[in-house]
Amino acid sequence: MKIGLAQMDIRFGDPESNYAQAEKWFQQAESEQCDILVFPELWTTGYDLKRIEGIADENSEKTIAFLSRLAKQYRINVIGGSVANKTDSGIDNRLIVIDSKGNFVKGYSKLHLFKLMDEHHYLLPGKEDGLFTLSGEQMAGLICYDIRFPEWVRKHVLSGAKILFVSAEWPEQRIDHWKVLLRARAIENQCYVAACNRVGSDPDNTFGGSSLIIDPWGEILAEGSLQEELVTAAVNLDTVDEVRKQIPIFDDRLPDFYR
Ligand SMILES: NC(=O)CCC(=O)C(=O)O
Repeated sequence: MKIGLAQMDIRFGDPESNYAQAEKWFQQAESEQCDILVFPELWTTGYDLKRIEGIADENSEKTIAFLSRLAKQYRINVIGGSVANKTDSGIDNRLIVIDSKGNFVKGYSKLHLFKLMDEHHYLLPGKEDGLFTLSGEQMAGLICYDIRFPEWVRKHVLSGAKILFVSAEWPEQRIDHWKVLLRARAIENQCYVAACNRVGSDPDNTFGGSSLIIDPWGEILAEGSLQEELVTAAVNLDTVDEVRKQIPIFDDRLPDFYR
């Protein structure tokens, strides 16, 4: 299974331009024979939270239709990053999963809102987990700040996820945290982590790229630069079972002591 991370720059508050540049990532992913293409967090709007009410996608309908068409055309599964999702109760930050036949598989709204970037003033937290199944394999989607919450990540792995997909807009100034946290999540959960960050700047932040694909032993299989690029690596889910056999942490856990 080959994963491609679309480490893109995002035009601030300009969904039309961002939709217009999306197809080139599908073309590149197809030419590199990727099975799964991942987009970053809020890839249609960026963090234009002051204007989010006007540019959010009503029930993510436009994004789902757009990604379904391209997923089917290019026969590729898509972790459609996240988008600003407008519902009757407000706006949340929603990751969208579409399979290679164009079927909607899962929506996951970011659980932990990041106050340092004002999310709590504009967005609602999610209410459900990020688990889903693609090609018969259990996986999970998480969004950016979520990776700082190992309990939340663990819950997904205990429910069977063998790959964690992360969509992010992670600023350059904390990029060391990004790398350490992602490797730690892979090592402690003995699973793959495929994490797509953006590059470029918005009026408040410069983003750090360094999208990562990490194996269950914590080895970095692919790492992005600070430029736009498709970051790719092949993963083999048998490795998850092999690593868990070598150091059987899931047999050795003592959850009664963790309460
Ligand atoms: N978009 C985000 O959730 C950013 C999280 C972040 O930068 C962090 O340090 O955590």
